[in-house]
Amino acid sequence: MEDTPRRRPWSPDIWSTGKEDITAYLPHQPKSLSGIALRSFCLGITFALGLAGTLAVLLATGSPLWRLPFLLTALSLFHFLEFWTTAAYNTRAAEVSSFLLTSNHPGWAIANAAALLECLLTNLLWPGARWLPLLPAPYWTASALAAAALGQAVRSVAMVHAGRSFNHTVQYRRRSGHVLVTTGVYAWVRHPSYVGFFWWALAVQAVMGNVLGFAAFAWVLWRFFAGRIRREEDALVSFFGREYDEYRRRVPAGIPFVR
Ligand SMILES: C[S@@+](CC[C@H](N)C(=O)[O-])C[C@H]1O[C@@H](n2cnc3c(N)ncnc32)[C@H](O)[C@@H]1O
Repeated sequence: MEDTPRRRPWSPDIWSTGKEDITAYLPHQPKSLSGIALRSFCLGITFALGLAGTLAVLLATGSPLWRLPFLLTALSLFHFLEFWTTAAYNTRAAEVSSFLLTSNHPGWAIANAAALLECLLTNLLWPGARWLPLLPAPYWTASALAAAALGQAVRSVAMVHAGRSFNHTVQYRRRSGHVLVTTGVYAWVRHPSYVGFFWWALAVQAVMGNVLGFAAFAWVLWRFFAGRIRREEDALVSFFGREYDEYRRRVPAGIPFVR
């Protein structure tokens, strides 16, 4: 019988050997399981209420204000998937902060509250106004919804493909088991999880019809990712040397105007 754990590409981390289970990590890495359960429960409720609210407002009244519960649906799904993909594909790293709820910059909560307010005010003050009159409104909204779904999918698939090499905080010291990932979505762009997040956030603002939100998210996220990629890649070069340099020459970053 083979005793060495064999990891199938992109198989869930916890099932990779059939012998691992999360309790094995508990003595080494204290995790607040109750905190994780509570957040999952709250996100599940928010998702269900958001989805029900979106459909109820849309189908029962046809009011454009369905976008307010929609934002809660999109956000709760995003934060749940951040934890779930970490738990399934990088089990050791999964902890309360993996939800990115409180560890995120407070600017995230403020920006989303501002997005809700902008959507509410513009729809109350200028009902029926469209900020990009090139496409009929339903096509515009449907395209933005599809872009948001695609952005979310790219983000989550990137976390799956990076597996144990993915970490929510940029690593400046190489951990054992951190390997360079250049396959899957990492063969298309060097920073697929940032690309997915960037376009997901902008597409959500487009669904909301928020002009200010779209411009502000585009500017702030672009600056954030441009700076982060620079620091992250300096560290990756120090970890992987020529291998990373060659990968960088071959594959685009993926964020507009970042080389
Ligand atoms: C939040 S993840 C983001 C990964 C990547 N920038 C992306 O957008 O998909 C950050 C961690 O991923 C690691 N990382 C980034 N690119 C990597 C790659 N191609 N292979 C292995 N690790 C990588 C970095 O060392 C960092 O600690």
